Amino acid sequence: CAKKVKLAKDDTNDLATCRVLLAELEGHQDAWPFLSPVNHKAVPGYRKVIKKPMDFSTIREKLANNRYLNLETFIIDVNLVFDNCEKFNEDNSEIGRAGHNMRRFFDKRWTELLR
Ligand SMILES: Cc1nnc(-c2cnn(C)c2N)n1CCCn1ccnc1
Repeated sequence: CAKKVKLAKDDTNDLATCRVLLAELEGHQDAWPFLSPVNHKAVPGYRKVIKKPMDFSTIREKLANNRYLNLETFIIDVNLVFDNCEKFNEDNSEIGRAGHNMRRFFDKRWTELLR
């Protein structure tokens, strides 16, 4: 029978792609709620409700310290930012809308860059 060969994905440019995507997220006009960690001391309930906080500055730190195995683990953290936002904020709120806008922008950009 024919030998099954797994097609390896070319991950050579993944790190550069993550840097481009992160810079575009940080530069988006609706990025303001996500630029730094939520101050859980100032936001009642946040620490209890959101088990895995994440924000763009933490992602930048992890990227700089080579903490992402591959593009997939980077995308998981970006989506965690938006999932946390949806969990803690009404859709029809300033921060809730910013989260939806940012997720839509991210989904569009990484599919453009990778397809
Ligand atoms: C992200 C994120 N998700 N929820 C919040 C938040 C912070 N305070 N309150 C009442 C929320 N629902 N955030 C952080 C938003 C950070 N921020 C707020 C104003 N400027 C930045």
